[in-house]
Amino acid sequence: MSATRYGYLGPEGTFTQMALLSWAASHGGEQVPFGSVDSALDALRRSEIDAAMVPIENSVEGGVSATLDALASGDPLVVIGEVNVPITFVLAARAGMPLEEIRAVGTHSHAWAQVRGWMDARLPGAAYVPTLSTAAAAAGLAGDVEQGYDAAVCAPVAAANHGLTVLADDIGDRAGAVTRFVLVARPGALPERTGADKTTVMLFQRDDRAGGLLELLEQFAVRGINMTRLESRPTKSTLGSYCFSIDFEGHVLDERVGEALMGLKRVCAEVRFLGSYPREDGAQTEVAPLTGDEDFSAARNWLHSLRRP
Ligand SMILES: O=C(O)C(=O)Cc1ccccc1
Repeated sequence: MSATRYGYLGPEGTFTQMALLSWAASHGGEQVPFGSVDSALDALRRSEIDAAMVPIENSVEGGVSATLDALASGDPLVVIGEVNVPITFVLAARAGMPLEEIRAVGTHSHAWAQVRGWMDARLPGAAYVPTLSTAAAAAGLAGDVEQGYDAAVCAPVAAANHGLTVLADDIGDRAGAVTRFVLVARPGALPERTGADKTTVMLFQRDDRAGGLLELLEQFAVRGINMTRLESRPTKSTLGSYCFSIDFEGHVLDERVGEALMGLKRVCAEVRFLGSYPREDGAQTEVAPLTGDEDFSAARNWLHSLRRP
């Protein structure tokens, strides 16, 4: 059998590759870099790769819109695993470039958002040049083509890969920043239920009315399901029209999760199931009293007995 082909937001030296390396340490496989989240997910949809590692949320900057939006439309994809990576940024430049001469800095938008305080204090007025990833910014500095920036914010490994000089270490504004990455695949066999699982969905409301969001959230609340992420994203059809990207504890094979999904299916215009997968931290889902599989089965058996006395 050929090795699993994993795509990732590249080039080599991105934080996404670190997430993939940590996954591959226990799962093996071949790594294929892509220039953007969209191109990796498109290649996955075309079956050119078997899975793709992409960033989804960050403890400082929040959700990664490119990923949330790419999962919200197009042929269905599902999350099959997650990896959390602690993030440390360096400021890197070509040898000989003094800090005080830096006028423009290239990096990924999520990296820039996490070093803004440092930049305001140490390089006030430096322009921000967006790049598709932190490692792409580092690679750009090392190449022959003028990039329009003289320093990159990237991982230490990306600076080292390209022979850049590190002008400042650990420049993130918040110590302990973590980014969560997800491994995405085409729908297939569900990852096993472990008791320490998460499920991701994208919900599209039927109509805009008072209590509409509450109606969605109730589906979780009454079944004792704890949400771990909730974000609204524009549906892109009209101004003011939103869909909701939600992660919650539990697996689609859990009875309470199945019941909640049925409730959502009933009240939403569309429920996009984006996968059930083991949580990286292994934290067991706390099952609230009267929301275990046995409680739902007992209630269902009771109903059956009423219908078929
Ligand atoms: O650009 C990268 O290295 C990425 O993997 C995306 C990213 C950027 C900033 C923080 C976390 C992930």
